[in-house]
Amino acid sequence: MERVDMLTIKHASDADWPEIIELDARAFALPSPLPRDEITEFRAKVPDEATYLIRDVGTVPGSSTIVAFSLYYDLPLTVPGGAVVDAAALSWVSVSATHRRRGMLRRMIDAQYADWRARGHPLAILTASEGTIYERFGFGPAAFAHRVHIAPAASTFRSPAPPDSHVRYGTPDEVAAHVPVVHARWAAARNGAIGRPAPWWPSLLADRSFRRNSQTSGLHYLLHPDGYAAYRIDARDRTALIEDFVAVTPQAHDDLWRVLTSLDLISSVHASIPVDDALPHLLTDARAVGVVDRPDTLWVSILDVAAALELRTYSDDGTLVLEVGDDYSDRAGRYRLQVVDGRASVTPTDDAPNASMDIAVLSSLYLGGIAAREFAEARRIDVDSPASLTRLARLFDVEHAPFAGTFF
Ligand SMILES: CC(=O)SCCNC(=O)CCNC(=O)[C@H](O)C(C)(C)COP(=O)(O)OP(=O)(O)OC[C@H]1O[C@@H](n2cnc3c(N)ncnc32)[C@H](O)[C@@H]1OP(=O)(O)O
Repeated sequence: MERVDMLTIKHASDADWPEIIELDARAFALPSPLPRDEITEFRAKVPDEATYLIRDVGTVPGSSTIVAFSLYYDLPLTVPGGAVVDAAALSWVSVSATHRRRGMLRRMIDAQYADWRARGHPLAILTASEGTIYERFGFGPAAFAHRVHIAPAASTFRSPAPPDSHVRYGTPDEVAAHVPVVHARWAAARNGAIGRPAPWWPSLLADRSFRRNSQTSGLHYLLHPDGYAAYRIDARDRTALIEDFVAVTPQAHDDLWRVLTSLDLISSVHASIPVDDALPHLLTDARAVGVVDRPDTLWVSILDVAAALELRTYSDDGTLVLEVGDDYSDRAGRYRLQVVDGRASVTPTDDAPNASMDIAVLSSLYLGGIAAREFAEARRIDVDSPASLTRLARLFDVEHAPFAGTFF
């Protein structure tokens, strides 16, 4: 009988895709089969060279089954200061329930990691299904969101409504013309935002019925010249579920929220908003915006420490020697971070460190989503003096909390 060669990782080809979809549908509780158009659009988002699969050939005589799959997208990520980084976005990681805990995930990540480094990605990103899997590979949670339930009856704005807010429901043609453009404007300016390349939009805008249950409406789009919001109504409890909210200006933010909090016959509005969103402070009763959850929405792994640290800007000037630990790869070392006028230069050094931390912790600090002081109090950053911690905290502080805005 032919031996199983679990070490062989291949890229997907046309014939593999029906099986890949089955594997991932089982792993992620997706409906199966997915619509043909959905699969075609999905494949347009990722070249086969960025897919990784492992087949079990011959364990069961005559069988050949895909037992593990993962891929990465090239996604633009906006970092503090406004640079847009080409991030390797790990996704669709699934190992068959029959083959778990035999090192398949690790083998796929090893292969992808080598490819990301060879292609010069400074960062890798992911959205994590569980909180305990990815730290071992150098990823740390880096952006969060507030899941809120908003009570429309209690949502009285402090300022009067303008005579015309310029918010309108969009026709499908208007939505297709407006939404991708406004999203790109927003993503380019927001710390932590993930841009959506052109092939991402057809599936999002198609809003196929498998994305909702029978009691939930299709997406309603509210358009503003500088923003948009997309929501569904769940008829069972008359909740409005906001799936996408983008405002490039404070005016668009306020105008869209005024409409969303005054939808007729709606008992509650559910949304995912930035942790520093101004909405509660616009209302006479901030408690109208009830935070029900604060999930991590983006994990980051710095792949190239010097390149990544030089890509973002800093909130203060100063010099620190950072000692970085890395049990997974070769990122460990001492780095001198010298910031002048908010821009860093990073060089290797043998000087004594001012602050020591694991690569996953540095990755969590990168977008400013977790403050250095929190990790220091958890003894996951060691500093040589209180002044070094103050400098580290000030350097990595950000104007706006990171907000990813896209699940992938
Ligand atoms: C970015 C994304 O796509 S997130 C989505 C991840 N996928 C899912 O959640 C779908 C359902 N789950 C699965 O498909 C699998 O269980 C996976 C992908 C999570 C893990 O795959 P496996 O092949 O079993 O993992 P593998 O055996 O390579 O384990 C690698 C390491 O991760 C650890 N690990 C794996 N799964 C978990 C888990 N759920 N929780 C904690 N640790 C885990 C292992 O103990 C192992 O640790 P070690 O190498 O340091 O000793």
